[in-house]
Amino acid sequence: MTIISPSILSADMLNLKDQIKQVENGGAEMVHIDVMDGHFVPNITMGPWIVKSLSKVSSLERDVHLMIERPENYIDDFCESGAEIVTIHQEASTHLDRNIAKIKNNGCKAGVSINPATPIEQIKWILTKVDLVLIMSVNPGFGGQKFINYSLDKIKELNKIRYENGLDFFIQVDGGITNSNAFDVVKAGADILVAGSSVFSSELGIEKSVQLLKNASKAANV
Ligand SMILES: O=C(CO)[C@H](O)[C@H](O)COP(=O)(O)O
Ligand SMILES: [Co+2]
Repeated sequence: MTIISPSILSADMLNLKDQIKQVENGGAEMVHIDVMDGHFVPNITMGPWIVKSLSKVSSLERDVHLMIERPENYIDDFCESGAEIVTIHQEASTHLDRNIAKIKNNGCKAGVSINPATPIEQIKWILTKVDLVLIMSVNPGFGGQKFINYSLDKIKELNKIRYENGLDFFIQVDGGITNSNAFDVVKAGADILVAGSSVFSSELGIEKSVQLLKNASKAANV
C-alpha cells in the first residue's frame, strides 16, 4: 500500500490544525515538514517548533525533510521535538554515514535524499543503513514546481537495486506529484508520495485531493 505524506509547505499556516485534520480524513498516513535554511536551498521555512506543535494535534507520522547545510547540528533538536523520520541530503552531508547513525541513535528513522541531478551511485554504500531514500523530482527549495520526468528512471533504478540486494528501505518521491503522475511514480517503485500544492492548493479541496492520490496509487498497486 502506498503512503501519502502531504507537505505543509503549501498549507495555510493560520489554519494548519484544521488542514491537518482534512489530510487525516482523506487517508494520509504522514505529514511532510520541509525545513530550508537559505543556504542549501534558496528559501527559508520552519524549524523544530513546528514538529513539536504538530505532535500535539495529530497522530500522523512526522516526516522531516532537512534541506539544510550541516544537518548534524540540528538532528538532535528535530528528534527531540517529535520527528519520526529525519531525512538529510547526500549533497549537504560531508559525513553521511556518521549523520545517518546519529539520526538512528536518536531513535528516529533515517532517510537520505538526492537532488534530481545526483546519480543513485552516490548513495550506493549507505543503502544498507537507511530506512528511506527520498528521490527529489524537482530541484529543492520551492513548492508548486513541475515534476522532472527523468526521475522515473531513477526510481526504477533504485527499485531494481533494492530488489536485487534484498534491501527493505522505503522509496519516497517528492516534488510535482499530482493525481495525473502518481500512477506512474508508484508503478516505477515509489512507496511514499509527498504532495504539497496538489493537496493544499487544489480547487477540489484537501480531503478529496488526498483521496485521489490514494486512488491513483491503489490502481498502480493492483
Ligand atoms: O521538498 C520540497 C521542495 O523542496 C517539497 O516537499 C515539495 O516541493 C512538495 O511540494 P509540491 O508537491 O508542490 O512540489
Ligand atoms: Co520535501
